[in-house]
Amino acid sequence: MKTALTIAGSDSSGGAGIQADIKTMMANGVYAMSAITALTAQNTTGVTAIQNVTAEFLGQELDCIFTDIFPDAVKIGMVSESDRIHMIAGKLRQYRAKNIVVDPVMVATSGARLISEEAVDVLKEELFPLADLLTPNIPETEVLTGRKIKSADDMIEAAKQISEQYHCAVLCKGGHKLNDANDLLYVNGTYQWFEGKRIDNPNTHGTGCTLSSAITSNLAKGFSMVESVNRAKDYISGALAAMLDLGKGSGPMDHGFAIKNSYTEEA
Ligand SMILES: Nc1ncnc2c1ncn2[C@@H]1O[C@H](COP(=O)(O)OP(=O)(O)O)[C@@H](O)[C@H]1O
Ligand SMILES: Cc1ncc(COP(=O)(O)O)c(N)n1
Repeated sequence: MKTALTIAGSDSSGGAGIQADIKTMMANGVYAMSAITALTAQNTTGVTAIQNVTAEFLGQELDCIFTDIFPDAVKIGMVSESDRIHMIAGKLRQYRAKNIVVDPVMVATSGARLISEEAVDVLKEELFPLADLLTPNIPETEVLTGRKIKSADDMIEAAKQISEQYHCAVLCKGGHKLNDANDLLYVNGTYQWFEGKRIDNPNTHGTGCTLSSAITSNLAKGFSMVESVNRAKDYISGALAAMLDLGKGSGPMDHGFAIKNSYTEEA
């Protein structure tokens, strides 16, 4: 069985972070492991508290994973502080981790800030150069490039800039645009759109986590970058279209739909 690792924060309401990642990986047919960077007290209406694990403990989690069940692919989500980012980068280099997807989580759908200001620079310096794929949403793309994204052409230009700067593929996610849900992949000097019909569903808590974990699962199973994104886009569209409606705020995805369909085949 193929294996995947998520390095991310726990979401007590189960819709985003580690919980979304493990549900997604399982539904996509890979064995899921986790190194938790922080505990969040969170629900569909917001984040009320964050408790980071120490950098040392995070290192111990990663040692246990990499010296035993080596992951075929790794996804990194919420990491709030610089010393934890240094630790992750060091371990990924030490163990020569492969198929690395970095979701540069900055602000939750509910509006809470999930990374400190100075840690964004460390993320760029330490983790981005190790990534095979970065998956910023539009606000994150704006922070990373210093450009305003108002059109499809702006997404292409910004993704190209990030891809050339960090020598990796970039998926600029279009969920925050009003008219469509088209995502732009810039890979090997060329770009490709993954079109999505905007689903009229306010329950989008964890969409970014779900998409990056589905891509990570597909990379672990041996699919190419383009095919991994293609299948993951199909997965997130299906999960949103299932129209689960839980909680008082922006609710979570339904991963159960996928268990009934087959997302588990390998390349
Ligand atoms: N209402 C929606 N209908 C269809 N797809 C959506 C919708 N909202 C988000 N998506 C998709 O979910 C994925 C995550 O995107 P996005 O919401 O931009 O990321 P994030 O959760 O990091 O802010 C993308 O593939 C995006 O196109
Ligand atoms: C622990 C954790 N990690 C990531 C997110 C972002 O997810 P989203 O932007 O989809 O709410 C979150 N809310 N909580």
